[in-house]
Amino acid sequence: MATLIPAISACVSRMTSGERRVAERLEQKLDDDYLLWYDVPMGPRNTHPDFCVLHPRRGILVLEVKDWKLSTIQQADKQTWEIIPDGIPKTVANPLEQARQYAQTVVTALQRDKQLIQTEGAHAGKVAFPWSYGVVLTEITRKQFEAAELHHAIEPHRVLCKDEMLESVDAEDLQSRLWDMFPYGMRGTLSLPQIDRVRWIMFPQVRVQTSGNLFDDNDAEAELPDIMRVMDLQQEQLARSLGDGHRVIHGVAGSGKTMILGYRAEYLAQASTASSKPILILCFNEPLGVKLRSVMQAKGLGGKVHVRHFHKWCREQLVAYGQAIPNQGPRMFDEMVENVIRGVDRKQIPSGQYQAVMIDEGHDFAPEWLKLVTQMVDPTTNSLLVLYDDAQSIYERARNKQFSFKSVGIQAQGRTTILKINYRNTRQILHTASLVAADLLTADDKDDDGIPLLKPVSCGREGQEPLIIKLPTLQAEMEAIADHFAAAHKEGFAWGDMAVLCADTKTRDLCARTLAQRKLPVENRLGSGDFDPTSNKIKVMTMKVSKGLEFPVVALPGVGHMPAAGADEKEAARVFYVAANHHRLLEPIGYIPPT
Ligand SMILES: Nc1ncnc2c1ncn2[C@@H]1O[C@H](COP(=O)(O)OP(=O)(O)OP(=O)(O)O)[C@@H](O)[C@H]1O
Repeated sequence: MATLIPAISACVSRMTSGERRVAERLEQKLDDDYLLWYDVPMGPRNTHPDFCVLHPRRGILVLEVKDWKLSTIQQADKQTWEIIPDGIPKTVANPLEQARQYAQTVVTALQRDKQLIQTEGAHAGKVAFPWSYGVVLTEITRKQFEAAELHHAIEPHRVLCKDEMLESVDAEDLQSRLWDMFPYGMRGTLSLPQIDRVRWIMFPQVRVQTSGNLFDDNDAEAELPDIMRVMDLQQEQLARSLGDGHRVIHGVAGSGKTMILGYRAEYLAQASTASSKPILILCFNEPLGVKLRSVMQAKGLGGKVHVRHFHKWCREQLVAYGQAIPNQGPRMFDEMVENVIRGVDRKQIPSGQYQAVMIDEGHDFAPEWLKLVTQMVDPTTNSLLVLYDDAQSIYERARNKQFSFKSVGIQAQGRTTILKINYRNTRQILHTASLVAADLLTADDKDDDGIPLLKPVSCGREGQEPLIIKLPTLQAEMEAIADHFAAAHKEGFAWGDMAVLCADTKTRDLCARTLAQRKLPVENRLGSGDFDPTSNKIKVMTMKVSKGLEFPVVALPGVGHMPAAGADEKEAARVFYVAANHHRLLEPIGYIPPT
């Protein structure tokens, strides 16, 4: 069975009946190693061919599907067709020509990649694998096609007719019909890295953007990046298949949850009209909210996509709907939430305010918070996306025995996707983080929704071993961090790429002071509003608030002191795991007290 992207359940509602039959047939009758895309933006011009088929030993095929009956077609030649789809005559491009142009545009883009072209011989400079295009006539049989002499307009081998795509058709016959559309067969096989490059070029939406690889498809002179990172197929299928209704993504740290959330928010924002309700992204940690907001603003989506950390959102709701704002004090945040819940119950704060609500790091949300925000989704879309990762559940708010997604109104059963591959970290960093948090991650338990606790699988990227330095005092650790960061800066890292994540506020403040004394640019995150993801300064913050962020160079001081006297060992291990797992290049500089 081929992989269809998006999943058929997510796109069937926008398919014509003929397209649905084609999708079902191709999905059923092609083997597992076929990839199929239905109506996704393709190539530098974002064209939308009906189907694109990719097979590592066959090549690429673009298909246009037409549900026209023979009586609909009045006249047909190689360039244009005259049709009467609903009583009104219309001139349209020959569908084969349409498919050819879609394919040609993509192939021209693929040809720019030196790793995808032939390097010698008569075809040097051309793509190194076959490609083709064809038409599926879902309402015209081969007999009708021949009798009407449509072969003057379309070469017969480039057409799949109604009777050749019946459910009863033999899989091999269907496959050979498709491959007869190719001018020549393939020698060799497309490798996995080549397929990733093809997907990167063909589908700009699946690119995993890093600051170094922003690429302008419309600049003919722009150099293609050496490393092309793309969503894996599971991520792509998930991202493209998210529709209305409730969806839950349970993924290990660094498995692309936030990336998929960004994709979805962008997709919805682009599809929304001036009268659409806004989209809400919520998270718990304030710095993550700031970071996500700056990403949305950079994409020009700030007006349509509202990003807030939960308590900020609560406060705004109270202000907007004239509800009591609690005074400063130890219960201020709890009271804020209680007041919003009460306001919604009394209908003083309206429910259904957003066309979609997305919750990042959902494990940090208390059950009553989840219940509250679930009510904020417009019932006509019911579009709720919850992302979570159990192992990071620092606050243990939502993990008591009574909790299940169902109990807070979230339909997770049958709507949960599990992502296991950690892409953020090198194998070495993941290994170190996992050693510390070993007993957290060995649990085979399932939670109350039947969802297993997950152990991350490395994406296999190699890097240097994390540097573990033992020093006699915390002050000596700070000096060592300053030395390392100064050296990293000389190597080309920006100050804003570096972070020091501390177990407690005392260590954080000592660190900020020492780095400032050493005249390094530093930003100490004392509280809300202090974190600026765009500033070119070393970020110093506690491990807890670093959740969801990532930096290329990270130091973790005072690790030898964890857990602090009287603190819970398991919680300390979790916090360390979060801190260690959020960064590409980990440099834990641990202090082991002298014995
Ligand atoms: N398929 C992929 N190939 C390469 N890099 C990827 C891929 N998927 C995700 N990444 C990268 O991995 C990093 C982690 O992704 P992301 O922040 O979306 O994960 P997450 O699941 O939200 O993590 P966390 O729960 O720890 O916040 C990002 O830098 C992202 O660009």
